[in-house]
Amino acid sequence: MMRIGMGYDVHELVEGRPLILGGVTIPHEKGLLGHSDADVLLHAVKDAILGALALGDIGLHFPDTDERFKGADSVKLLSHVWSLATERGYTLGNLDCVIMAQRPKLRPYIDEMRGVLARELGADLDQVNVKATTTEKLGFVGREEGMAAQAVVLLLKK
Ligand SMILES: Nc1ccn([C@@H]2O[C@H](COP(=O)(O)O)[C@@H](O)[C@H]2O)c(=O)n1
Ligand SMILES: C[C@@]1(CO)OP(=O)(O)OP(=O)(O)OC[C@H]1O
Repeated sequence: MMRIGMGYDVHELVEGRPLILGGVTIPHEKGLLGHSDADVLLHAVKDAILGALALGDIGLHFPDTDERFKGADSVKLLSHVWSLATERGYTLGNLDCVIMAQRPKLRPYIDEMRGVLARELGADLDQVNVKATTTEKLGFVGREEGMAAQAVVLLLKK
């Protein structure tokens, strides 16, 4: 059995916050704003997994009105979401993602993000791909007002 899911998320970029993407802290003069650590990539990945499982979305599982999730580490939330997949007998087929960010250059950090994702999803590196794109200075991403991420996941069950 195969199940496919997609996820999309956006967070605002502000001064005075760390920039955390895919569980990796990246030096930059701004960071993403959110109730949690605002890791836009991991949020998109979690929504893709929940989508594949037909279990709603992260707002349903981790409400942004709940004090328990204030400053929450998105890696820990991913671990919980992945347990919902494994307890239903699923393993990862593959995961593909794209981060939309005008700056900074993310290429130097991409393999570390893949490593975090592969570790958390019990998968090999070649099952996980992370891409980055600018939006050619167009729109909210291009104006560096925010970042977005999209993810597609394939889950497998024997
Ligand atoms: N924040 C980013 C954005 C892009 N990259 C890399 O640069 C390549 C070209 O980007 P375009 O938006 O001009 O297509 C892209 O394929 C990424 O490899 C990046 O590292 N960080
Ligand atoms: C995980 C949560 C928890 O507050 O993170 P936020 O930083 O609020 O991010 P958002 O993507 O707006 O909504 C998901 C929330 O459930």
